[in-house]
Amino acid sequence: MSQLLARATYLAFFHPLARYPGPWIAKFTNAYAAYHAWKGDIHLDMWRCHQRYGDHVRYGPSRLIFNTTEALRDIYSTSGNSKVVKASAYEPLVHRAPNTLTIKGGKEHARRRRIMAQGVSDKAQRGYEHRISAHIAKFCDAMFSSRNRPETKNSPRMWSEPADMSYWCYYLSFDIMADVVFGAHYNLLHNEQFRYVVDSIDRSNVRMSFLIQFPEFAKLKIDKYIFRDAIIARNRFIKFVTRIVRERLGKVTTAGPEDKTSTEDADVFANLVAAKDPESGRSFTLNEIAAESTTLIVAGADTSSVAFGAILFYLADNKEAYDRAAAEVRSKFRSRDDICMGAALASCVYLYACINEALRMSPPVGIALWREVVADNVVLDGQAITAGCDVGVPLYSIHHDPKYYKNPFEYRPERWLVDDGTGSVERARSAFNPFSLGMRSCLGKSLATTEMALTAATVLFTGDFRFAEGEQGLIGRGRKDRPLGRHRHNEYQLFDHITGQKNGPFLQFSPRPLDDANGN
Ligand code: HEM
Repeated sequence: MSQLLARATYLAFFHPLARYPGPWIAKFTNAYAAYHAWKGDIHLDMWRCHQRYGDHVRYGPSRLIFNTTEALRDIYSTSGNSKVVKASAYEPLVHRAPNTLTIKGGKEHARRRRIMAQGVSDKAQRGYEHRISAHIAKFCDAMFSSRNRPETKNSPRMWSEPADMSYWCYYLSFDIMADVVFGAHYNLLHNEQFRYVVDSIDRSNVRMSFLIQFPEFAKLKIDKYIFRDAIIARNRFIKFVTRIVRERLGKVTTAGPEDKTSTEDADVFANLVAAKDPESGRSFTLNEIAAESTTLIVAGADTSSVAFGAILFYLADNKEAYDRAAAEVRSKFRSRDDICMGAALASCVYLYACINEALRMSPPVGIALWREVVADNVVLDGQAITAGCDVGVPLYSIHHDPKYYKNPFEYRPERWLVDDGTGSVERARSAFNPFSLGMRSCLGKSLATTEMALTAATVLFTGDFRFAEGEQGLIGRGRKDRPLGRHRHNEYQLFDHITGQKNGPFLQFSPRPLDDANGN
């Protein structure tokens, strides 16, 4: 008891972070953060804490969150900064051995990243693009052509039955990732057999996010009694992905390691087999490739699905932005088959602004990405931080800070295009980091951007969409009677469990008249 009291006194008054304000209970235990991670509102809670306590908040006994661009730069974008590494808190994500996403840092991370980058480079991506487009076309076919019904008895326009984007966007992003990474065709968009896998990822992530926030608890190894469902879900996912990897490995051994590179069939796996670290000349072993490719599926599928959902939600909710983005896309292409990466799509600047604004409003990864300080007196945003502390900048929070975004809870794509005379566009860019920054930023950023732009353009070109009528159309929104942060009607609400989980939106689709869609 006296030991406990001594520890509490130390944490409250003598710990190096004792001078920072924050939730009272967070001084003593990470259970505070873990509770919010379990509830799925940790991104909102971090934002609420910054509202209440200021730019520097103690969010755990040894954890500090920051809400400034200076901190963003100091913590994340000092390339190769050896004094701030990925936090040990990521350990629950490690399956067998650390991979590029979970490894702490240093030379081994840099080596892996150099090789991984070749699997998702712009050059490699050109080989994947036609496959991404094929899945998007399937998505559009499923949304636009099935189950149509007339708007009213007298109206010729047909609208589909409402479809829940939280699932359909996941099926799309999973099909893309399985194909791009492994050349595998699980066809979740058309076939129910493997759809359980997206639920498995979501369920498993609830436990993971709890453990990342509560590393002491993770070490006790008693989570298996509390998160039994999540563990079953994780095992199901691992079994599924082991099967994909085994099938893909089989192709390498039967056809030779370089069977697919530089061909139309190239996938990330084949490109990684061929890739060599430009510094050491070493390649990945097949086991390393298997582990890294699996990470890509997990890192790429649920994040992208949230992004697709958010883009569609905000366009459906903002008629002016919708009309402008649709007019832009429809004026640049003559047919749906013409939509590809290139000058025409790159010139859709308003569409890209809509995508950025969706990622700002509802970032798929919304919380502080913990980094561990491994030397004493490392100065971050003017604060001298001691070794052993975890630090981070919550993405959702800084994306909604009025210092950087005027009316931060308004969806306004124009903020990325038109300066208000005070440097507003530059300010907005300086705080925008949906893919994080620096050496540990997202390796799939370019691929994800390609997916988002192609999906948004193809859907807008093919036809129109709108929220379902009645109660169903409200799913995914905030509501006035809910707690602070969950109350905004115009915000796509996410439930943060490592990445944001979502409900809805329920949308209806209607194809454009054929002449219009063919540019006649
Ligand atoms: C809109 C979609 C995406 C978003 C918002 C996103 C966001 C992020 C963020 C915030 C991180 C940093 C995580 C951390 O520090 O803990 C990250 C890392 C990573 N992402 Fe993504 N991601 C997206 C799509 C993808 C895709 C499609 C891939 C795969 C092709 C991918 C692969 C990775 C990898 C491998 C890392 C680890 C990089 C490292 O630590 O060196 N991501 N992503």
